[in-house]
Amino acid sequence: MSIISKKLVIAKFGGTSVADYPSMLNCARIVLSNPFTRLVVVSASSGVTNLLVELTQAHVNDERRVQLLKNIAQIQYSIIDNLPQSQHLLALIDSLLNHMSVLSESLILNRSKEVMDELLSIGEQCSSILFNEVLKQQGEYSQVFDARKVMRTNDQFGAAEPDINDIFRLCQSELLPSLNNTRFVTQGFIGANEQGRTTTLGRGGSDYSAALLAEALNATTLEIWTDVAGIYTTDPRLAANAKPIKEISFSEAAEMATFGAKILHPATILPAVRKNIEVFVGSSKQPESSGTWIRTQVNNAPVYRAVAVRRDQTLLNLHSLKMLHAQGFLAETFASLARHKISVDLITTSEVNVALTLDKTGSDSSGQQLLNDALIQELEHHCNVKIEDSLALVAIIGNNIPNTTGVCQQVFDSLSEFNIRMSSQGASQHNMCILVAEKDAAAVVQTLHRDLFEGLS
Ligand SMILES: Nc1ncnc2c1ncn2[C@@H]1O[C@H](COP(=O)(O)OP(=O)(O)O)[C@@H](O)[C@H]1O
Ligand SMILES: N[C@@H](CC(=O)OP(=O)(O)O)C(=O)O
Repeated sequence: MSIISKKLVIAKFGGTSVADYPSMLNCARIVLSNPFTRLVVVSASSGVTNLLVELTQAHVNDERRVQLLKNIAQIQYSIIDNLPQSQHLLALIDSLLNHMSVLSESLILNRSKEVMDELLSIGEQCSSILFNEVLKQQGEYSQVFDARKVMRTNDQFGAAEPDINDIFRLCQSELLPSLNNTRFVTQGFIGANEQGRTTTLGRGGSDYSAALLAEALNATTLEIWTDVAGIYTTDPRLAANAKPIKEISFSEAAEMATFGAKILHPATILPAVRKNIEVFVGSSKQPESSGTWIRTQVNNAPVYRAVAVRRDQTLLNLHSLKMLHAQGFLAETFASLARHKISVDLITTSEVNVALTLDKTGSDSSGQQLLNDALIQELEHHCNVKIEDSLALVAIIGNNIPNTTGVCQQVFDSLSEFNIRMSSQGASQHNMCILVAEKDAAAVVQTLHRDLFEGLS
């Protein structure tokens, strides 16, 4: 019986896990310790995508451009320094770095989104080659697999949408048959359109890539290896007393990701749900610490599971007297937002006002602003528009929230010292959201965490 017909594990290593040679070595040990791990998905080494994004930006002058190219090259060479001397490897990386330089130069004349994606893909291309070399150094006969052969997307450069049917078909024909004999290392975050042009799935998209591949290969388990030992009750960088969660449901994890828990890309859970693939989140630095399992069914479903925060939120306040006892105002507003590919997050309404926050989930890899002048002008045709920014969305995530007496009182009591600009609950069983000033975000999360989680066990 073939190994992959028994069990197939897809392991994704994030940027912090493949930041440098020692980190890559930890990851290699994790891969090699499990014979069922046949496909490894890597992000660019930590910091590289940020440097590449800066390289795509119009304001970057020549001096800074050269510095950025150098910094990116330095990260790759510091890993190569630890690998056996190989002209072939050097030539591969150098050719990618040269390509990066040519692309960055061409952006000066033509700010093409297609070229930007090609440039952004260099980070993952380099890290996959280097991580494969680390595996080979450990005695594994592994190979690099170009994700663009299977990760078919549409043409929306910067925030491309995957074509699930094509990805399934391509994975089944191009990748699955070889997994039995060879371990492959592939790139997260990048894909290609029908014409083979490189696309990217949006910032943080490697988790999503790994989940799509797990779905298309009918994997048993998806492992997300990162720099913390699983999903915590809140970002451990924000609250020192945050605790790792042993087991969490798909619905709760999806809410956490959607509402800013950076540990998972918001789209990661959907493919796993579609194929009921269990997801493990663990630390590549401490693989022995227990980590978090994300499953359909979990043993306990507490009212309070976690607190997440999404910063840099924009609130649109739309005012129109036409709204009074009228129909169609919201339809018109949502149609304008849809034309600009913006989805709405929170919404509250009154007689003549609608307040809404914008969902940045599908944001462009190039870091462009969601709200543009064209959209605002369009909205101003039918209402007055007021924009507030410097806000943060804090989400309390758990179970049965709208049907549990006392949740609102507990949350509002806990936050009595803060101004709550907007609140929303009732639509989902799994969350209650509040909008607060960005400057208060950390204190709000810490206060909620202290009052809802600490002291409980
Ligand atoms: N609830 C949470 N549990 C764990 N980590 C969280 C949570 N919310 C936010 N994070 C942050 O997510 C980070 C991991 O995500 P990221 O930096 O994207 O990792 P990677 O480089 O592996 O993709 C952690 O270092 C942590 O600060
Ligand atoms: N390298 C890409 C994709 C990604 O998912 O990275 P990470 O796994 O480090 O969040 C980014 O920085 O957006």
